[in-house]
Amino acid sequence: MTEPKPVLSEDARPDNVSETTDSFDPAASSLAGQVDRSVMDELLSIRSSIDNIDATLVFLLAERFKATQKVGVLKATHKLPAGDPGREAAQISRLRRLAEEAHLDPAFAEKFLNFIISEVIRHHEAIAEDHQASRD
Ligand SMILES: O=C(O)C(=O)C[C@]1(C(=O)O)C=C[C@@H](O)C=C1
Repeated sequence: MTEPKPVLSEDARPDNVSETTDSFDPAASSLAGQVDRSVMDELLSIRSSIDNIDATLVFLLAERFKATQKVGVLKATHKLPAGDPGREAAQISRLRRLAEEAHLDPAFAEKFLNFIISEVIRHHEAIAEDHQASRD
């Protein structure tokens, strides 16, 4: 199979979009050859939205972690605890309400936020350890 056409030419590609974008095959599927062309075309069309959403999620998460990294440094500098259960309770109840309004399962929204926050707390703890080690 020939390589798919690059999404962006080398010159037009922004610095933050890696070359691996070019090696992504949006038509990759274990269903190839087993499904009617028209069904496959419809599937690929829907998948193109999924691919855009997934890329956006990655960029959004990267921005969120950039922000929480700054919180981690601030907390380490002032010897504050990594976790803030009061803040988390407020975030969870807000996200559950937003999820309901958006017809997303609130339990999933809560699990997803908890998953992200537990990773953030791990990062905060690592930053605090590094910070303490640099003072010893
Ligand atoms: O806002 C903070 O204090 C954070 O450390 C960020 C964050 C979050 O990821 O939203 C993470 C841990 C805390 O328990 C609460 C919130």
